[in-house]
Amino acid sequence: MLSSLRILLSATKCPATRRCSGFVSRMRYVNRLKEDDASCAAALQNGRIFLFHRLSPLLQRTERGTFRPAALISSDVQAILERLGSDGSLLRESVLINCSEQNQAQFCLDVGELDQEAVEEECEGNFVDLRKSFFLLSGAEAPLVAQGQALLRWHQTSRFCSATGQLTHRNQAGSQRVCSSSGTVYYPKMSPVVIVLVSDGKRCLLGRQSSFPRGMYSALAGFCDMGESLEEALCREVAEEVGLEVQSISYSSSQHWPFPHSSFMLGCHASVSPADTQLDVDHTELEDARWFSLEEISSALQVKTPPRRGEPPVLWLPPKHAIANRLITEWAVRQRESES
Ligand SMILES: NC(=O)C1=CN([C@@H]2O[C@H](COP(=O)(O)OP(=O)(O)OC[C@H]3O[C@@H](n4cnc5c(N)ncnc54)[C@H](O)[C@@H]3O)[C@@H](O)[C@H]2O)C=CC1
Ligand SMILES: [Mg+2]
Repeated sequence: MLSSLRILLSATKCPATRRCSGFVSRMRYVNRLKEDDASCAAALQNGRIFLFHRLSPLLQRTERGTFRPAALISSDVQAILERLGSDGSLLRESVLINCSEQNQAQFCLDVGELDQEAVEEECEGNFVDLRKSFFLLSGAEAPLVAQGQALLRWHQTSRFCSATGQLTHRNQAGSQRVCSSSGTVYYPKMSPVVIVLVSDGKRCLLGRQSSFPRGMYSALAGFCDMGESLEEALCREVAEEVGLEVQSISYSSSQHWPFPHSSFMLGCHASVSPADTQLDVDHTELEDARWFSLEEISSALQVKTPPRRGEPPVLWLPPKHAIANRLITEWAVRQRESES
């Protein structure tokens, strides 16, 4: 069946082509910081720090009433830590995220050992659960915070070597950990996940897990098994979850997703024959799966905030920065074009 699949690759813009100026030097700078502890320690002194408390990012409200992640100056963080009784070594546990367009190194730091309210007061912000943050932040900021949280989580859960049981030690950037006994090097891990928007040419297929917020539906997704290609994983997941065989696949885009423990989401569109759309939903995986018309999707894309308790249920979709939202939006645009 796979050999008859049509796989279409879409031309996706490389981040470098969006803003050419300085991209190469910034990427080389970040790479140097990962490899050279002394340079990274120096960059930390002049860097920006995104604070987390037990993996929840610190957000500040802007004058316009929107939210942004607090990007604090390193020396300010040091002063705050000292005022709150930390011995000062905590700052060195910061993990490198990236480099801003202003050429400032960006780090994340979890201050979970300090009193949450005291830090919030000092920083004039609030630590907000990451999932909630995703509904409050803009498209550019959410991935940065997600990346920071994923790196911090990896460090917090990788203190010991899985082969020797001995402690591992990180480099200054936090881009790797090394077993103190065997020297085995560990790098941050992601699990590949395929996410697919299936269409029958007129409607698209969305499903919901019982753990989703009320009324929320998303594209079908599933972890890739060891040894599987993206296409094989996609066909298997669609078959397992809704009992359909896909006919063609086209790649859309990818995304790092911090839940449940760092996934690498590979987003695709797929089609099924209009003559073969009868769903056989596996209810151990999905609470429900349904075909939605362009009209239903268009109005769901307009829903900006989830319905409150007591309000009638409406269809709503994952937040803007979720790749599921992108796939659904892409489908709606193409569908409108083909129907006009
Ligand atoms: N960014 C986005 O737009 C969206 C992201 N997602 C993410 O995709 C992920 C996968 O979707 P699901 O339907 O839950 O996957 P799934 O259909 O593969 O089912 C999850 C089950 O797969 C098993 N599994 C196999 N390998 C695993 C691994 N490496 N890590 C964890 N569990 C593994 C576990 O038994 C787990 O309960 C979700 O965790 C979710 O966070 C899902 C929808 C939208
Ligand atoms: Mg699934």
